[in-house]
Amino acid sequence: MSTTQGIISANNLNLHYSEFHALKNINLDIPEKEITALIGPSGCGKSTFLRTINRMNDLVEGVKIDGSLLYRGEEIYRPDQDVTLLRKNIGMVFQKANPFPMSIYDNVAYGPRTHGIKNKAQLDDIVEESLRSAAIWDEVKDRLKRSALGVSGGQQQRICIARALAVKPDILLMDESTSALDPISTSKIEDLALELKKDYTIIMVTHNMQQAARVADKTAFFLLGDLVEFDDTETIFSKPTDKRTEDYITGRFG
Ligand SMILES: Nc1ncnc2c1ncn2[C@@H]1O[C@H](COP(=O)(O)OP(=O)(O)OP(=O)(O)O)[C@@H](O)[C@H]1O
Repeated sequence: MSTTQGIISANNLNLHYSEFHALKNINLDIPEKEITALIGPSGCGKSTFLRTINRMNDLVEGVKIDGSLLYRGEEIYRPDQDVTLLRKNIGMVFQKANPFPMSIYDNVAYGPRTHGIKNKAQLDDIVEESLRSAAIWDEVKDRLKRSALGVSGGQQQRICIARALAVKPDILLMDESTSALDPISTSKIEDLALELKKDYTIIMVTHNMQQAARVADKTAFFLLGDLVEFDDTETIFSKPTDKRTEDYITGRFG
């Protein structure tokens, strides 16, 4: 495993939901411009970890975090952190596509407008570029003014990816972003993730081990709040070091 500091670096990171210890002394370095998959049985802390990265847990009552979590060497939880800027840099796509009830164009232009871009030509360019990057431009270019809710689930999810890309993030967090999709839409999003890693760092939670094996460069296996093993995906799936990882990937539990 590389010893260089990752774009995201957790050092003795702990998270409690009130008395419940959901993340236990997590140490890992996530490499830049690669895909990292977080796997493990239900309730092991994958989503909790993903959400600590862009401070989505801030709104949950009773959350206590200690230890260190760095984004490009800076503490994500430092008191003067600009959380809006952090979330611009670290975008997120959720399990269920959640386009806003507005046009496809306005969905994608939403973030840039919020960040002060008003110029129509500039917005047009951003919308086109983002939809192209999300591999959905050709399917929607003739209906940009129509509701984003009027397209298929797989298309909605790619619109949500375009919306996340429109503010030019550095990292894209994907929380089971294909679990509600059919195999063809899933495969489109997997291909898209492989394309996007040229420009972005992607961290994805997935229940689908084949998906992790297909797309991820690195895989982290969580169990009961512990990070059991983190390594090259190939190593995790072919010769894991820990017996618990082996049991999980061979389907003996979870
Ligand atoms: N808001 C919350 N308040 C209290 N406990 C929570 C909260 N969110 C999650 N937990 C608990 O923390 C643990 C980890 O949950 P988390 O959602 O991170 O797991 P996960 O590995 O992503 O699971 P799944 O694969 O089912 O989504 C679970 O035991 C869960 O019940």
